[in-house]
Amino acid sequence: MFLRFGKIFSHLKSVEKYPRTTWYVQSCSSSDISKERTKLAPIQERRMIDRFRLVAKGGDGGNGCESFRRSRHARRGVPDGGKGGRGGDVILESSRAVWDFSGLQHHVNAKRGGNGSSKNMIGSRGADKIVQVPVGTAIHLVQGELPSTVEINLSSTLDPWDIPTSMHSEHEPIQHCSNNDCAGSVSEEPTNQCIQSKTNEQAPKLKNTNRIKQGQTKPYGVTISKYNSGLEEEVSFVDGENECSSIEEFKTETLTSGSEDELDEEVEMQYDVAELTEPGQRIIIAQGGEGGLGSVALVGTTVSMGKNMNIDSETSDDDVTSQRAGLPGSEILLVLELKSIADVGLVGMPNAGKSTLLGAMSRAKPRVGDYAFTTLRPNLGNLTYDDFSVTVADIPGLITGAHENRGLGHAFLRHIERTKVLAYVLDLAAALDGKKGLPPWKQLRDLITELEFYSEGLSNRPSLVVANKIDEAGAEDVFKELKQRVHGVQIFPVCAVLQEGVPELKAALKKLVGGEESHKLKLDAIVID
Ligand SMILES: Nc1nc2c(ncn2[C@@H]2O[C@H](COP(=O)(O)OP(=O)(O)OP(=O)(O)O)[C@@H](O)[C@H]2O)c(=O)[nH]1
Repeated sequence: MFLRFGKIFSHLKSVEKYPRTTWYVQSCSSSDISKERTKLAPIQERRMIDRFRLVAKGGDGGNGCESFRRSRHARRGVPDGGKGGRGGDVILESSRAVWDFSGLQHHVNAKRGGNGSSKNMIGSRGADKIVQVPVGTAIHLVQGELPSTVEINLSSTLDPWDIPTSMHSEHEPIQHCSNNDCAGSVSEEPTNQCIQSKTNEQAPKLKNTNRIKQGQTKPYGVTISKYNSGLEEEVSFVDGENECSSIEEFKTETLTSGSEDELDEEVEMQYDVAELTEPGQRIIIAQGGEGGLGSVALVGTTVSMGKNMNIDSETSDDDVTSQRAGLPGSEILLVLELKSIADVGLVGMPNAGKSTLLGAMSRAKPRVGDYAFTTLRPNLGNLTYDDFSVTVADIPGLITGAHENRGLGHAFLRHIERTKVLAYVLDLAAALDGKKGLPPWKQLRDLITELEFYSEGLSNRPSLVVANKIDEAGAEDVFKELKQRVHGVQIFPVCAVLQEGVPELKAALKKLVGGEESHKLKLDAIVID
C-alpha cells in the first residue's frame, strides 16, 4: 500500500516537475507543424523537373557454387553446386501518381542475385528496382544498349491525332513478365505491360530529329556509336575542353555538375527511343546479369584439386572460375523527358489569362496572378461533355526568344508537342492604356514563330484563337481589328474572369478535338503592318 502511494506520489512529482516543459513541447510541436505546412509550397509553386539524367544498372548475377557431395560410393565427390541467381532488372513504370522527376535518384541499381549453394540450390533472383515516372515520359539514350523499345515514334513526326497508345508494334509482340523473369518486387498486374529489352542489332533504325543530327558532335557532349549502323566503335567522351577517358568519368562529371539546366548542353544522344504514354506501362532499361554456373553445370571441366572425375586438360582453372562468376548487369545512361499529354494546349504570352481560362472551363484551380510567369508548370484540366471528355493543358507563358531559353525558356515547349489542338490565348488589353504589351496579332505572330523555331511544324495542328479580356475598355475595337488581321481560324471573344464566351469556346474545342473541324493557323494568314 505504502509502495503504491509512493509510486503515485513520485509520478505526480515527475508530472509537476516538467509541466511547463510538457506544455512547451506541445505548443512547440503544433507551431512547428503549422510552420512546416506554410513552408510546404503548393505543388504548382515547386520547380518542375521535367528533364532528368538517369544512370541505371541491372544487378550482377550471383556466383555459382563449387561443391561436391562425397559418399562411400563416390569418393571423389559428385558435383552438387547450384547456379548463381540472376540479377534484378531496373524497370521504368509510368504512373499517374507522379507528376515530374523530382522524386528520382540519378543512380539506380537493381539488387544482385544470390550465390548458388550446395545440394544444387540455385541462388535467389536479385530484386528488381521499379522506378515510377510520369505518364508522358520520353526516353533518350545517351550510352548503353537500347532499352526495350519496340516502336519508335518521334514526337516531331507524330500525326497530332495519332497519340501513341502503346509502345509495341504489330510485328513485335510484347513479352509479358513471366513469373520467372519478373519476380522480386514486380507486382504481377495483368494490365501492366512489361517489355523486354532489345539488342542494338534488333533495334529498329532511328530517324534524325530536327534538333540534333545523328553523328554530329556537339562542343559539350558525348559521341557514341552510330546506332543506325549498329556498330559499337568510335566512342569518345567529350566534356567541354577535356576529353574524358571513360563513360564513368563522363557520368560523374555530368551528374555532379549542378543544375538540370545544364542538361541543355545537348549531348549526342538517340532521341525518343521509347515513350511511356499510358499508365502502368513498364520498360526494362537495365537487365540483370546471368548467374554463374555451379559445379553441377561445370561437369566435364577441370576443377581445382582434381576433384572432378572427368578431367579435361584443355579447360583451365581460370576458365572455370570465370564461368562460375555471375555476369555483371547491363548499364545504361538515359535522359528522361516529360511531355504532357493533353488534347488541347493553351498557348499564350505571360499574363494573357490562360490559367484563369482553364479554371473557367474546367474544375482545375490553377494559380492566377497579375504578374508574369505565375504558372511554373503545366496545369491540366478536364472538360466534360455529355459523351466526351477533353484534357486541356495550361502551358507556362511564352515570350519572344523562348526558344533561346528566354523567360521560362523552351522547357515547356515540349509539352505542346503532344497536344492535338492549340488554343492561342491572346490578351486584347495588353497594348491598351499605354501598357507595354504587344497587340494581339503581334502576340499571335510571336507565339507561332516560337513554336516553329523550337520544332518545325509544331504549330501545324488544328487551332483556334481565344481573344481574352474582352471586358476591358477599348478591347472591343481591338477585337474587331484582330478579326480583320487574322484569317483561317475561329476567333472567340472571351472574358475568362466572368466566364463569358466560355460555352461557345468549349463547343468549338470539342469539334476540333473530335475532328469535325480542322482549321489551322498559318503565319502568312496574319496581317502585320
Ligand atoms: N479583365 C480581365 N482580366 C483577366 C481576364 N482573365 C484573366 N485576367 C487577369 O489577368 C491576370 C493574369 O491571369 P493568369 O490567368 O494568371 O494569366 P496566365 O496567362 O496564366 O499567366 P502566366 O502564368 O504568367 O502564364 C490575372 O490578374 C487575371 O485576373 C479577363 O477575362 N478579364
